[in-house]
Amino acid sequence: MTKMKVHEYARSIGKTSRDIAAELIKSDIVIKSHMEELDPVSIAKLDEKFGDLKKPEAKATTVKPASKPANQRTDRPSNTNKPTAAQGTNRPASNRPSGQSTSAPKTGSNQSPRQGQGAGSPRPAGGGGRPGGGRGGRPPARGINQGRRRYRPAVPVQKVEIPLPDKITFYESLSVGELAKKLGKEPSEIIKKLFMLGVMATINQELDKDAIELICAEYDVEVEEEVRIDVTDLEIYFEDPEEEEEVPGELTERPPVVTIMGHVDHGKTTLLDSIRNTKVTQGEAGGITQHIGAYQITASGKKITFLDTPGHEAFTTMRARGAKVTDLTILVVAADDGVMPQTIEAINHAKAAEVPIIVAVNKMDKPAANPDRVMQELTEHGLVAEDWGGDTIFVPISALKGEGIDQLLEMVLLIAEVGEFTADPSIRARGTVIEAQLDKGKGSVATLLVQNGTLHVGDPIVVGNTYGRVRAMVSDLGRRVKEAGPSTPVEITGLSDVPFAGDRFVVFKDEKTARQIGETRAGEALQEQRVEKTRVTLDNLFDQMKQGEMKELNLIVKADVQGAVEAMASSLMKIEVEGVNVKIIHTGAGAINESDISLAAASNAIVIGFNVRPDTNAKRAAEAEGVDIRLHRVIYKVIEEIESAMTGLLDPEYEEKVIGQAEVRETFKVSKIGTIAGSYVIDGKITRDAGVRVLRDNIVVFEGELDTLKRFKDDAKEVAKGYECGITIKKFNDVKEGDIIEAYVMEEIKRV
Ligand SMILES: Nc1nc2c(ncn2[C@@H]2O[C@H](COP(=O)(O)OP(=O)(O)OP(=O)(O)O)[C@@H](O)[C@H]2O)c(=O)[nH]1
Repeated sequence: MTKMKVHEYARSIGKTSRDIAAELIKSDIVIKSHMEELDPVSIAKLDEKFGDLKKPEAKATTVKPASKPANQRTDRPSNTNKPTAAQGTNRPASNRPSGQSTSAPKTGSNQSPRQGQGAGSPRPAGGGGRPGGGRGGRPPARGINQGRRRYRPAVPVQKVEIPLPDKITFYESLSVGELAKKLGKEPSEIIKKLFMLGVMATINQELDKDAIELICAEYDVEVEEEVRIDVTDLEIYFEDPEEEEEVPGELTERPPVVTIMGHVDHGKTTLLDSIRNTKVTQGEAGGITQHIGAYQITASGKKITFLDTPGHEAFTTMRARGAKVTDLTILVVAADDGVMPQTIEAINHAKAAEVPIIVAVNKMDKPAANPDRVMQELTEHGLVAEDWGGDTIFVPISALKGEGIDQLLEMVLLIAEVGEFTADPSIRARGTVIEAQLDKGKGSVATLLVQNGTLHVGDPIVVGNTYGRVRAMVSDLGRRVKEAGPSTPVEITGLSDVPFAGDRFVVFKDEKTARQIGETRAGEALQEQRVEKTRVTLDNLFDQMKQGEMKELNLIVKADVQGAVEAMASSLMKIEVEGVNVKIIHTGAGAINESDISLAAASNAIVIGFNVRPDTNAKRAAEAEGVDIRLHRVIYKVIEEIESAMTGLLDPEYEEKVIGQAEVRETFKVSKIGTIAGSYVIDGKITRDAGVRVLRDNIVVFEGELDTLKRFKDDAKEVAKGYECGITIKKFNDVKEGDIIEAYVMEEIKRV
């Protein structure tokens, strides 16, 4: 007969060891443990009782290695001293390569190799512990656990070390988890490092640049913040021509772009026409000149482009849009009239745009011409002639007679040479809108000045907030052209909408890109229209200064007489507020005109009028552009206002005003509400939104807010003198009979 242990017998009949023990005790056979080997007598006794329950397969289990006591296995070292079979088989299995484990007996022990295959998971599969545990109660369960522990070092968890990157990149920020991933580290490690650096972080917490850099420095990994470029910002294509994924070619000389400015009637138009008629027709015989806002001439074999948009307006409109188009300015001053207000305006416009000036002293044919006077007067505005030791070129001309034009153009070319104006004709075109309008027949018509690259018919183009394909191009001579190189003005059709003068244009590689960018820009422009422009006004000056948006306060000063202008300008210059400079960009005697406003808009300036008013056009322009105009009649008021705006005193100021007093005659304590002061209004009135002060023997014992104000049982907005009321005070219940409740409001002080 096969020897069997108590628990083995029990299992073979589907009973517990305890059942077996109970049965044996009936025959006075005492067993000490379920591990005890049953003797044949005991087995016979048990068979008598349970023999029917013995199933053939149950018996068969006795020959299975799994249920066979380990010490009977011939191919294994003796494990008799081991508490369980499971434990016994565990050890050899663990020493085998996992591949061989398939031949291992199917017992609880064969779970072990499988655990081992789960590399990286130090915990065994849950099933590994269960068979033994369920079968034999505590001891086997413990045995399996022990086996597991012993097993673990045999198949070490393979922790793959990911090599640190040399460099990581990020955009704006990274979460702890994302940073860990980029570094190939566990998030917990990053969290620990952050903690050591004094930052408490969770895995999803966003880290700013500093934190990312700190952590990466710990690992000696380089960090680079990605700069994402807004492709819809046309300006970027001007800063870096390669932005459009283009291979740049060679930079070649391009014609200078010139603007003519000056006082009314000093001869701007005559000069422009004179240059054009003499020079254009010479080179381009048969060309019918047409005004497209700009034209090109040839002088001494070199081209010069002139913008003939009238006056200073075009100049400032473009500047206001951030477009720098002009390379140099010809300042026309009539020799018989001298420096006039618009001459000074023109100088200031050019200075603000940092564009060099050539002075054309015009009307030299007139008997009253006095060029020395012009030179003298201009010296006062910082333009000193070369003859007088300065560096400003003065050219005497007669626009009407065409005299001195050649010399003038020579000087333009000279400055161009010094300025080294270059461009790359091989790249896609980009430039600025000079003029644009809607034509009944042609649709949107725009004069573009190509500033870099070459524009071709058929090019997909974004112009300001509109886009399209260049359908047709016409030169300043009215001729159809197929292409236009740097500094060339050209009129185009084919845009979906009419752009504005000063808008930028850029040609893109395909129509799809142009459309996408154009549509995005149009959408954004619409959005922007809704958001008011933030120009400098005295009211927001301090805020802007605080935000570091301004370092300079630009002012335009206009007064009734020149003396007042000077007095005011010098007083304003003396204002000293830390971190801000007062910069007077233009002064003049006379009414505030549209030109003042456009200069203010372009330079983000405030216009100060002393004893003068803006004319109708200026008023309209100021409203449209959001330019702040300050009008005064007393100088010190002007100074005071600017000074206080700069130091932030224009923030609204408040003043306390006592509106009434009530005497507490009785108090009632009401639970949940607190103390109600039954009061009598002895002066003024008490209002519900008032601030209150509780006075006891004229000493303030509390200051705060009124909570409820009641007339009998009803809420009251205010209670006037001579009436009784119930008052509760927020966060104050210690009100006593005889106290005086004083009500006050804060009133904004009106500035005068
Ligand atoms: N004698 C003489 N007259 C000139 C000369 N240049 C211009 N004029 C005259 O001066 C007047 C004004 O000339 P414009 O060219 O219209 O002056 P402008 O500066 O363009 O004037 P606005 O367009 O009103 O700003 C005209 O009658 C011209 O004929 C010149 O060199 N000599």
